[in-house]
Amino acid sequence: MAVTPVIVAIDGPSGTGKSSTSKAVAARLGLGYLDTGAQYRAMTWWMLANGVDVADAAAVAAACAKPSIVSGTDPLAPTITVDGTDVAGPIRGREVTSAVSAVSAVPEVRARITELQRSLASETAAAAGGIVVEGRDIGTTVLPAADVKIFLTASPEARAARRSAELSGADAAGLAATREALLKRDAADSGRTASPLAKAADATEVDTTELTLEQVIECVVTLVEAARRPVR
Ligand SMILES: Nc1ncnc2c1ncn2[C@@H]1O[C@H](COP(=O)(O)OP(=O)(O)OP(=O)(O)O)[C@@H](O)[C@H]1O
Ligand SMILES: Nc1ccn([C@H]2C[C@H](O)[C@@H](COP(=O)(O)O)O2)c(=O)n1
Repeated sequence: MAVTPVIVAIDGPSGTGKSSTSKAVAARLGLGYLDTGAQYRAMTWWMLANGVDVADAAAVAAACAKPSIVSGTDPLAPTITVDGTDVAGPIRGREVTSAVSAVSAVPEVRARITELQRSLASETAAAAGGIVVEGRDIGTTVLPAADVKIFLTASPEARAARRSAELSGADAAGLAATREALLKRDAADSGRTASPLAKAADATEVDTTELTLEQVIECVVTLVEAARRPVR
């Protein structure tokens, strides 16, 4: 049976499982996948690489049209380039992570990246039969007409434990420091004026604290399958 393209928005604070869940759901259902956090990280990487003071919102706004940010939407091999350079590794570093909330709070940055997100979502959804888009403001602002909206949460302790488990060597930080860093970024992302991190009124909230990743994936797959409509 043919079905219409399905648009899935997955939002939530840092470390709640958005990326892991979104990639797995998209792969399982044969949909495209877009990591919008990677786009803000790529913009931040470019600002740092080009000597723009990320604390100077006017300087960030003046420069933000310059980089060409391209996201690949295959959930099995997502990619991100800036001006043709693969930045998938560097955008996960500490320097970018510390600066990304400031850059993503600048309205001109959000306007530019939101436009990219909307056009990529509609192109990919048409080509792949749908897309899972994850971020902070997808259900509220980027794709308010999404067919399925999920807001993932988890306790700060669970999120810090998950993050600490994946860091090693020089990046390893104590659990308490990781927890503080997560909460600081959440506060900045929720407190900004332009399109803050927020749950859409019509989103389904899933608290993942006590759930395995597989249980979260199953829950989201079930919600997406229920929302898919046959073509008339
Ligand atoms: N339900 C879960 N149970 C245990 N571990 C999980 C669960 N969900 C995700 N994880 C693990 O937690 C870590 C963070 O997950 P992920 O990167 O998907 O979160 P995120 O919400 O996308 O974070 P960020 O917004 O910071 O990018 C990963 O190592 C992932 O494997
Ligand atoms: N839709 C989005 C997605 C991300 N951001 C900002 C805020 C986050 O702290 C940062 C990095 O995201 P992550 O890779 O941790 O998911 O990007 C945003 O403002 N809006």
